Amino acid sequence: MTPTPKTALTIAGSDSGGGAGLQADLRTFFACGVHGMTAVTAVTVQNSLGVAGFSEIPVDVVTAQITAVAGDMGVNAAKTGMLATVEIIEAVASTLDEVGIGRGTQSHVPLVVDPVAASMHGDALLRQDALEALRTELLPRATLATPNLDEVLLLTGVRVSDGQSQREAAQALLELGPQWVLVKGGHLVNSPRCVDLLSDGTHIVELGGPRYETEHTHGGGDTLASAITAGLAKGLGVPDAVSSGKRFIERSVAEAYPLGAGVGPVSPFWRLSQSD
Ligand SMILES: Nc1ncnc2c1ncn2[C@@H]1O[C@H](COP(=O)(O)OP(=O)(O)OP(=O)(O)O)[C@@H](O)[C@H]1O
Ligand SMILES: Cc1ncc(CO)c(N)n1
Repeated sequence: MTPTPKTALTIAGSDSGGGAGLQADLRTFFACGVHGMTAVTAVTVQNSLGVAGFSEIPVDVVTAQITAVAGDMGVNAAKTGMLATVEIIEAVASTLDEVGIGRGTQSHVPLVVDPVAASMHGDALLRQDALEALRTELLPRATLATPNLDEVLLLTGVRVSDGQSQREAAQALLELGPQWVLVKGGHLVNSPRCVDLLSDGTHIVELGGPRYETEHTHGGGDTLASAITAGLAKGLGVPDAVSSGKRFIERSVAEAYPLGAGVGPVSPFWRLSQSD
C-alpha cells in the first residue's frame, strides 16, 4: 500500500486567478509532497491586475472546516493566510486551541502565521479593524510569523530600510508573542540581494539569495510560507524548514511566468521535474 503522506492545512482565502492564496498553498504542498487541506476564509475576485472585491465565508463554516479535517485526517502543520475579519480571526484562534494546533497547545503541531493584510497591488485583504486581533489573537499562537515589510510596519510601526532596521523589526515582532519571526526582505528593492531575517530572539539567521529581475512575483509570500509549512509537516525544525523554503521560493521566482496583463505568478512547478 502507498504510504500516507504528511498533511498540511491552510486557513486562507481563495484567489480566483490561481496564483496566490489557498491555490498557491495547495500548489506548493503538492509540489513538496505533502497532502494539502483547506479551510476557506474568503473568496476573492482577483486576477493579475488586482483584487476587485471579496466575500467572507460564514464563521461557523470556517471553523467547521478546521475541525472536520483535524478530527479525522490529522494535521502535521498548519498555516494561516488571509483571514479578512475580526470575527474570523477570533474564531480561528479558539478553534486552533480546541484542535491542538499552534504554540501553547499540548500537541506541538506547528502553526505558520502569514499576517496577510493586502495584496501586492495594495488591495485590502483584511478589514481595518482586524489588525489588532491579528496582533493579539494570532501572533502569540504562531510557531513562526512571516510578515513582509508592509505588514511589519502595520504590526509594529517599524519601517525597515536596511539590515539594522530589519533586526529591530524582528525584535519588535517577537514581543508580540510568536516563537520565531521571518522578516522578509523582498520589498527592499534597492538591495541587489533578497535577504530574509529569521530570529527567535536568541538565534538570528540571515537567509540571503539572488534578486531575480522579474515583475512576476504574485503569490511569492504564500508560496514561501507554504513551503516552510510543508517542511514543518515533514518534521523539520524551524531553521531547516525556513532555509529549505527559501531555496524553494528562489527557484519559484526564477521560473515565474507571465499570465494576464499584470503580474504573473511564481511557479512551484519547478520541483515536479526534480528530486529533493
Ligand atoms: N525578485 C526576487 N528574486 C528572488 N527572490 C525574491 C524576489 N522577490 C521576493 N523574493 C523572495 O520571495 C519571498 C517573498 O518575499 P516578499 O517580501 O516579496 O513577500 P510578500 O510581499 O509577502 O510576497 P507577495 O508578493 O506574495 O505579496 C522572500 O523569500 C523574498 O526574499
Ligand atoms: C486570497 C489571497 N491571499 C493572499 C494574497 C497575498 O498574496 C492574495 N493576493 N490573495
